[in-house]
Amino acid sequence: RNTFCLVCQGPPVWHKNYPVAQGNRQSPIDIIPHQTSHDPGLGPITLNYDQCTSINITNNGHSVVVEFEDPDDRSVILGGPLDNPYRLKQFHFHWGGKGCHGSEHTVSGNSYASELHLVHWNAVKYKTFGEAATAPDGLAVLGIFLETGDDHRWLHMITDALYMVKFKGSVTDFKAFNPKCLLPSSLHYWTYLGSLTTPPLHESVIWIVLKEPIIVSEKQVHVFRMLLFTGEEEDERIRMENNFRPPQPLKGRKVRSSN
Ligand SMILES: Cc1c(Cl)c([N+](=O)[O-])nn1CC(=O)Nc1ccc(S(N)(=O)=O)cc1
Ligand SMILES: [Zn+2]
Repeated sequence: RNTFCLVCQGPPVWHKNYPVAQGNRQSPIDIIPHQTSHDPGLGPITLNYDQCTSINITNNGHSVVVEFEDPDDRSVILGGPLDNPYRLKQFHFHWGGKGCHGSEHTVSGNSYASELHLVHWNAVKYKTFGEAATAPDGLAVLGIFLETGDDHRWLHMITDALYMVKFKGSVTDFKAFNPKCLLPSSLHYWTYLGSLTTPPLHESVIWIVLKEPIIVSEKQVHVFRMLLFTGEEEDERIRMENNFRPPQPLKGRKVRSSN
């Protein structure tokens, strides 16, 4: 691993530069369904993505990220545990190595092949994503599990683009992609207060994790593993895999269930 890059040295090292790594609302967590509290006051979530404007897809050396224009409330998540609409900023994935699982959240100790994160920020209360990213109610991340089975008919649009961003630091246009096509049929969810799962690990995320996974093929997940942690100019070529943080202590937090 690139010894200079702290993130690349993995979770056990992070607390040295980011003491919040051992904080009271760290993510991900293991979700134990029968220990979650069903809260009838928790309404459904709504995803208004129809006017969303994707810009590009990037290999940032830790994951592959699709960025969105966020000048107004053209694509937001609202309802559920959220007091305001939160604007879609980007989405990215976490995955494992061959055969090993790669989701960040686990359910009763079980992990999925991969996990998709749709990152939103509270533009009602905060002026910029950066400001929101350090506020306790600044971000809302929608987590969707990817389970292996049949081919996902729309994920091809993402995996086909991955060949263009193999190396760390590469970016390519990725317009007019609506992530609504990556949602499962049910929007039932678990929600809890947590953090970013990579440095700076800010404790600013209201997590909304969908109960129903989407089904993608092993072949499609394998395309993600063709990406590299390393840049084109580096001698070493290190496959991008296992870019997930393991579950963190719950520290007394309550996980609520939509129903
Ligand atoms: C911290 C920050 C700021 Cl501030 C900005 N910015 O543009 O102002 N960008 N980033 C980077 C970022 O977003 N990281 C991030 C890390 C983990 C996750 S995860 N897995 O979903 O918890 C979501 C995002
Ligand atoms: Zn993530």
